[in-house]
Amino acid sequence: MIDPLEIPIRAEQIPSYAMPGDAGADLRSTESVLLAPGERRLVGTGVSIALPEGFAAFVMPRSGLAAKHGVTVVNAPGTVDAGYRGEIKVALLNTDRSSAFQVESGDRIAQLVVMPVVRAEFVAVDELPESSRGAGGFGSTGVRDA
Ligand SMILES: O=c1ccn([C@H]2C[C@H](O)[C@@H](COP(=O)(O)OP(=O)(O)OP(=O)(O)O)O2)c(=O)[nH]1
Ligand SMILES: [Mg+2]
Repeated sequence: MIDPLEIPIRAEQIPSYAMPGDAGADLRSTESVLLAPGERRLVGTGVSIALPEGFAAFVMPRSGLAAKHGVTVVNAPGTVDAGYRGEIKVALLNTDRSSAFQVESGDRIAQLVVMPVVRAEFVAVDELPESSRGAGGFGSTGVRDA
């Protein structure tokens, strides 16, 4: 097993993993907000972190909120850069067409997944190396097996 990564944090409520082995630590709202059908809102979590270089954190939707209420993160996954020291916020979107969604302060509204990331060095070339996929994309392999 890989040792947990120590991340300095300032928070009213420290994000917590609901179960051992979970990838995402739940982020809690610091506000109570009523999201009308179709409405999006930047919601505070009161959490600021100092990620080591070479890591990023991603603000991901929670599947229960998505499946039961149509509530998701509009920019999912939101990217938290290693150098960001501000408050992590969640751009919540209520996709439901008819029901409003009430967020109370303390509710777990999204989850934070920490991952290693590589920084690219982009090297301009005239031709890219060939591949099996080539330029095929956007459904080029179809949906249903024949
Ligand atoms: O869901 C998110 C996404 C981003 N951020 C914070 C951390 C991140 O490091 C910073 C910038 O995010 P991003 O690069 O996605 O936004 P941008 O629109 O490109 O803004 P900027 O010009 O500040 O980079 O905003 C959040 O708190 N929540
Ligand atoms: Mg940016």
